[in-house]
Amino acid sequence: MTLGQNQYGKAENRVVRIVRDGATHHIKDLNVSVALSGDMDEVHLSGSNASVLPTDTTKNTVFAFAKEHGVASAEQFGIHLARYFVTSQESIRTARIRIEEYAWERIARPGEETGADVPRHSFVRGGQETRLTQVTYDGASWEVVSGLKDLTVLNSTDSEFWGYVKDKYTTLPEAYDRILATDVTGRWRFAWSDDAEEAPDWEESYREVRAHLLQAFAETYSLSLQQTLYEMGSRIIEHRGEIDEVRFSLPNKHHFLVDLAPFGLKNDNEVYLAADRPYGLIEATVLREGREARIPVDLSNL
Ligand SMILES: O=c1[nH]c(=O)c2[nH]c(=O)[nH]c2[nH]1
Repeated sequence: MTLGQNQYGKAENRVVRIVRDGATHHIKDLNVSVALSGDMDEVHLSGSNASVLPTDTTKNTVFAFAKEHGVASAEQFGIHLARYFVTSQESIRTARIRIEEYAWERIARPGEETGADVPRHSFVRGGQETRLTQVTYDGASWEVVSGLKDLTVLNSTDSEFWGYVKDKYTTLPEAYDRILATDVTGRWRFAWSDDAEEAPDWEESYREVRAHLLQAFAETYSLSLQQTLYEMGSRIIEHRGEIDEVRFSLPNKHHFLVDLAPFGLKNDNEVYLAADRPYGLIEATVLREGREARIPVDLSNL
């Protein structure tokens, strides 16, 4: 019997690096997988770990490098890491670093085009969201509920969370400057229900609703995701007369500051672990005064 090809390492390290240049922030969002191979016969055959750099250490190295070397490009970052593992450890002969990079575009803020010093810390994930609609007709009246899912947005500042209930199980530290990120799932119900009335311009409506929810996300100084959600919904109701009801389901995509102190590094709100689960899930309806709520509570039932 012989041992064949083998490799090991930490997969899918979700590292987010923020560079703060005054009011203009820059973001790099990577999914980094490390696979190392070399003199690893003993750990497989006799159980001796003497040649094994722990996968946990490879994870720490990814986060520490994001701070120490920055992330100029995924390629440069991968080259740094691969060279480090191969040259620093005698037992490691080959390092394969796979990186996925997620694109973020800025959410434009009014005044930006004039060169004014407006905040530039709000981003929408590149790649299109999915647009949705449901049309119901009973021969007399119409119900049109449209919406979207998977519109990912992030603010790299202007978000706090504190002053909440604390019981014996509460460990969450209060946050005075955190990342706020979510995948927007939303539905909005049109007031139009009668062929006798002129129907809305559906294309323009979608564009405008999307723009309003993005602006509200970007401009709200947030004390909770609940507050941001209400601002997004109420801005749509306020500006779009064709819509009576909006419901959002917003996962709170937690970004935890990584403790780099064990490596002698200061993490001044720069390097984050983007956790995928569990996540907070914040859901609410915003309704025009005097109208009835008809969008189902559970949007997956729509
Ligand atoms: O915006 C938030 N709302 C919450 O209800 C909550 N709960 C929590 O642990 N973190 C957060 N953040």
